Amino acid sequence: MTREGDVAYQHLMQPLDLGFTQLRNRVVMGSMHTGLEEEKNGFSKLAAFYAERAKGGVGLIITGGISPNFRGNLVPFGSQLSFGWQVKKHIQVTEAVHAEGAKICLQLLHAGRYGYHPFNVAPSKIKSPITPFTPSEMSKRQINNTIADFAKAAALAKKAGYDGVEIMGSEGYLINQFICQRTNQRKDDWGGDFTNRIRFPLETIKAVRQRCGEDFIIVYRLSMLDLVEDGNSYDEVVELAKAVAEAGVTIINTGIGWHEARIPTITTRVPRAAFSWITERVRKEIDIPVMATNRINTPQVAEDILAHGQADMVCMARPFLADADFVNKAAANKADEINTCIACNQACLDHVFQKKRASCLVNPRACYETELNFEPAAAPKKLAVVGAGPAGLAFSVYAAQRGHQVTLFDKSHQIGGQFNYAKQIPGKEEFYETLRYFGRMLELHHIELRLNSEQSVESLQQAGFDEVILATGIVPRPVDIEGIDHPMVLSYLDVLRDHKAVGKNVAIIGAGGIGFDVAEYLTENNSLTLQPDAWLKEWGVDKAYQARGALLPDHRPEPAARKIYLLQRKTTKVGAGLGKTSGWAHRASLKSKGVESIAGVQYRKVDDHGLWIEIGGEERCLQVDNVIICAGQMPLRALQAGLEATGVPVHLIGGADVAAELDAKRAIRQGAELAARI
Ligand SMILES: Cc1cc2nc3c(=O)[nH]c(=O)nc-3n(C[C@H](O)[C@H](O)[C@H](O)COP(=O)(O)O)c2cc1C
Ligand code: SF4
Repeated sequence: MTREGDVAYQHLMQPLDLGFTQLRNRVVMGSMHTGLEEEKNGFSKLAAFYAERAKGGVGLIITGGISPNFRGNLVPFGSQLSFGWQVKKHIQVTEAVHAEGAKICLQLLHAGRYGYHPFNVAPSKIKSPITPFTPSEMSKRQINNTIADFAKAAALAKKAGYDGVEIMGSEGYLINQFICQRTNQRKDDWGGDFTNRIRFPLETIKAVRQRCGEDFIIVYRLSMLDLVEDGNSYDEVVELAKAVAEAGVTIINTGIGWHEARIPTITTRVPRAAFSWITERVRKEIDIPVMATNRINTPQVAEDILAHGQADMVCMARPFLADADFVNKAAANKADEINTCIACNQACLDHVFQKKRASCLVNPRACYETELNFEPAAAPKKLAVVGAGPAGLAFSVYAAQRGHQVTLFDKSHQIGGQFNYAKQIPGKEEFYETLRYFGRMLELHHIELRLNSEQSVESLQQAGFDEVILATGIVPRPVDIEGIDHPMVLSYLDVLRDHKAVGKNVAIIGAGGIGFDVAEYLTENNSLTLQPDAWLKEWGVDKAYQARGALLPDHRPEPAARKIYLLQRKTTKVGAGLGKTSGWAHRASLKSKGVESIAGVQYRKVDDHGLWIEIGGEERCLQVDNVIICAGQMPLRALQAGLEATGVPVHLIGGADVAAELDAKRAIRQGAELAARI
């Protein structure tokens, strides 16, 4: 712990001398492709995005992946650096970052067989399980040209003012595809034994070094855990690390898991710093600086990694979407003011996968730095906010930041609304951080918080507010099934809020986000979030690293003590509406615990035998002790009509506006956007 009078997070804040250049601290903003790279005039927005992070104190920024040639694009016509005329837009970024005292490296990423287009190429003609396009096998000429393209792109990056490049060698992209037998079955000099398979990354590094000279940072992102069958062995990882250092790399960054791996590596369920042990092991084998990555989201977690000698630098990606000022706040010993990344992926990776601009659930300004701003209000107003859930909290903080006088009411004894239920779900404990952050912001912006305070039209009218913001949230939607009043029937609030006893056999009606959360809650007796080793074991990661790819052979997860049926009316795949980048992990987690998901269910009745359902015309009784209703919500707008009748302007935000599903991302953004214009 940092004590008063100490230099806050002294390991983290220590400069790093690379010989030809110095980094002002050990904090690196990890690579994130935001989608701005492909937008019209996106680079000026990108410059503002990176400049804010540089101003916020980060030592080194690594840009999102940019392809060195056309075939290496992740998506058709993705962002590429191959020609002199493309340099100009990058100069905006490097100048903006340098003006704020940080260094910046451009990431060079060739997608190989992950390219989501018919022009993709790979060492061998083997389709990836996550793309529909079979790659064509690279000819020797194509291989040599691709190496030259990497070198040319690096030279253009140098010309644009970048301090270096990161060569993306992990996560299953082209370079990784050369290194592993799984994807490289060539019989020529570029395949076969390990020496041949690592020829491509080594030649690429040497070409970049030769073209860009000695005073240029080359980071190599090295896959330390492939987490796929036929991935590298530990000895091969070490051999590769030594070889890339020898070939001219300045810093090694950690890469964890191919994208096709079936083990989550960045979702909220992954414990903090769950993979720093492998960085520590590899670091002992080499002499150049090494960065730890993945799920490092607070200054203390980062500091501990450095203090325990697990890495020389800490690379955090999403935490810089959540808070641009992460480093300055840590340095000023104000970690409690940091807006913490909760690893939900909902507004960042999920957006990128939907070809939308990345942002952040807890910080809707991320990637909207030039568009969403909270300028001082021309005429400050006296505002009432009713409901201290995510929408009400976000509105209050941003409106107060603009100078409005805000009173925030909630009838409960605590802030947070539905977040208070979410934070109890195993793996969603990070929601505590969001509530800690908002709580601190309420204090900092002198927002009058009135808890245990039920408001009426009259009370609000008498207080003389200029405008009222209703963020009153939702109530669970009742369902119309015979026997719904049976004592075995509970709502999700009975379970998550009131902690009512639940039996050994359970049917959950509704398989949306809440149905999944309740299932997770009921399959766990305690949370694994803070126990990385238990989590690694649960998912079959071999920490001893005796097997290739670090996968435990014949891994069988333990089923849960409860029998749970997760049911939905719709005939689509259960959980189809969950986030693109984390839904599969939720489904896999529940399946491994024996949860039975059933789609296309007609609910008939509840009686002493259990829940009667019909599937495909066949009637069946699920003999359960409890039926838990997670079948959606209805908006709570009781005050709206009465207030409007008084003539006071009323705004609905969050669940009170649209309650189709509990959607914190939408709620927070809506609160922020209203605050920016009110
Ligand atoms: C929106 C988004 C885009 C990303 N794009 C890249 C990328 O272009 N190249 C890359 O190496 N990693 C990329 N990543 C992965 C991050 O660099 C990082 O490994 C991952 O987010 C885990 O670290 P974190 O927990 O600190 O976020 C991306 C992550 C996000 C959230
Ligand atoms: S959207 Fe979620 S995961 Fe992504 S940066 Fe924000 S809090 Fe982190």
